[in-house]
Amino acid sequence: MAEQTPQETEQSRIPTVIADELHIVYRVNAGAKGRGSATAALSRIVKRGGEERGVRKVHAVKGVSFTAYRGEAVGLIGSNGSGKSTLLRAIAGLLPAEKGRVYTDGQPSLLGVNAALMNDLTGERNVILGGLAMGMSREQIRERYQDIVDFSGINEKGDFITLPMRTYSSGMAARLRFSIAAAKDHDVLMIDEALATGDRKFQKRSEARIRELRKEAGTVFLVSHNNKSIRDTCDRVLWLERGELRMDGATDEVLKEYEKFTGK
Ligand SMILES: Nc1ncnc2c1ncn2[C@@H]1O[C@H](COP(=O)(O)OP(=O)(O)OP(=O)(O)O)[C@@H](O)[C@H]1O
Repeated sequence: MAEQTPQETEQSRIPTVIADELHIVYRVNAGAKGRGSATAALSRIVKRGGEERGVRKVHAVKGVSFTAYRGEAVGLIGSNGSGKSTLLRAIAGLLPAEKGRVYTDGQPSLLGVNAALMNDLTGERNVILGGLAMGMSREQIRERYQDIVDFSGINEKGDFITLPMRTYSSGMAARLRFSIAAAKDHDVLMIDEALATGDRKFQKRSEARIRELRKEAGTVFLVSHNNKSIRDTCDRVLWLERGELRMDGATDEVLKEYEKFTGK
């Protein structure tokens, strides 16, 4: 019998993120009449109560449903403004649902937001603070410190890790953020364009680390405009267009349709 063992079946079917008819709406103050003054703003609030006037709504995610499982790497693709980052922020619990629900197993980590590093502190201090902020113990940070620094490659051109982060280029800072976040085993790790930063060598290292994280049974979401990164890293792709889920399937199938759509 070539069936999966019960253990394998269970491993491949544990849901980590469920989005159920999810809608996300941003509200933007369009700054209508009586511009800018605090009293004008106050009177608008007092007068109108309930449904706000002068407030524009942006319906960024429209009725998206999917289930992601443990061990999957899911790519998110779509044109600019199609709702990819918004969907990730909603899964991370940073944006409230207007309608529908998101269920997650554990606390998802959104790379780049969770690791908000401090510019005036050295890279060294930021590794410690970033690790603590992600819930690692001091012991774990001590054990993994050197790996984080080596992975980031920050020290390849001198002893930068003991300098304040404000002396880093944006690529170096992004690499350090990725390295700190990737040092922890995440239940659900979400990466927004992180692979686009850093040089090709670093991109290769981060792709390998994403593959490792998948083996360690987490779920990885990757937002990218780089189809090659998606192809190399993900086995499933969600394609969003104007806030709607246009396709959900195997990477090759979805990318083929997407490339037709974008004319590549
Ligand atoms: N903070 C915000 N306030 C109001 N509207 C927003 C906000 N952030 C995003 N939007 C709007 O929500 C929609 C979806 O944006 P989002 O950033 O999720 O798209 P995206 O697919 O990640 O785009 P890109 O590929 O350009 O990064 C867009 O219409 C955008 O203008």
